[in-house]
Amino acid sequence: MEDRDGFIWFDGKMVPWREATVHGLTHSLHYGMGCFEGERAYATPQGAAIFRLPEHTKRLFNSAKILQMEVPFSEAEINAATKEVIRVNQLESAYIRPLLFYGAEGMGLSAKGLKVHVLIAAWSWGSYLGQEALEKGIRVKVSSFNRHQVNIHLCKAKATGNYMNSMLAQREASSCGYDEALLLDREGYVAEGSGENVFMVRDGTLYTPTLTSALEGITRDTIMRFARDAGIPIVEKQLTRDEFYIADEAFFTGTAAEVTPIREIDGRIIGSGSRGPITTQLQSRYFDTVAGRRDDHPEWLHLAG
Ligand SMILES: Cc1[nH+]cc(COP(=O)(O)O)c(CN[C@@H](CCC(=O)O)C(=O)O)c1O
Repeated sequence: MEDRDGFIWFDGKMVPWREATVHGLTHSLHYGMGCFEGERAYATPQGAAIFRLPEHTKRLFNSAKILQMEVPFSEAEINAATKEVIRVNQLESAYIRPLLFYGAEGMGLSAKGLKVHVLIAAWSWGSYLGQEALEKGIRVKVSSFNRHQVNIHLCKAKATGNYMNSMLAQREASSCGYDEALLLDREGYVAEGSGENVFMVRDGTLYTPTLTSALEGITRDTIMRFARDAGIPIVEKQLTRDEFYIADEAFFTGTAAEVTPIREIDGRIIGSGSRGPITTQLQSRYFDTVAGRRDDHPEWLHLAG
């Protein structure tokens, strides 16, 4: 990732990509406290548009508040900088990574005297789990790792340190021949994927776990609005792994994952073993919206140019 042309917005300045570096004693490297966002810009007929940018920036600031990290810029400045990163790098579509982290101003567990640094990078990134996955679906393993207990890691913060749990789960699933992990909460109910929220469909009703230890996904919110618009009943409740096993359909949602069907969980084929009709309907609506092929949510598309 480090050796490429382009620019990264770093602490208020546009910096050549290869020069966007930090010292080895950068506090967040050692202790894992920082927060970030994952956003996407899509090519639309009017140009590159960042999907629900203000909502992502709001969540970044909420994460910082939860972690008591003082952001040295306003939400408006971060939104403007994000658009500038897309323009300066001449990206038609992109994955965008804003990051807040503590610098090398000190060591030890106290944040006293530490400075919050901000960077925003963007690059072309195709479908997170592969193009085929969007059509055919993926194989998922229920992880041996639980999702965080809500007073161990603060789950409404998209905190960097929370993702060690995600990495361990994803790596275990992959080493067992699966594409992604599904994590249960401390009580054993389904929480979310390593980097996604999760849905299932049964008898025409859309189900998703109550958030508790899951991240408040923006894609989750988008899909639930689409389902409401389409008159699909939605139930948010505690869901067990075997409710997913006998579901008619299941899928992940996330900025990186977009809407990825799940065709198998722990060796159980989900429904027909391929992308189901409601998943297809919601996925198509999602891709039509982000690409500007529909005009029912113009407030969600933020042109970079
Ligand atoms: C744990 C988790 N849960 C749910 C979501 C979905 O949230 P939203 O993107 O607002 O719909 C994400 C986003 N995961 C980001 C990071 C992925 C990565 O590999 O890094 C993403 O999708 O960008 C999560 O990381």
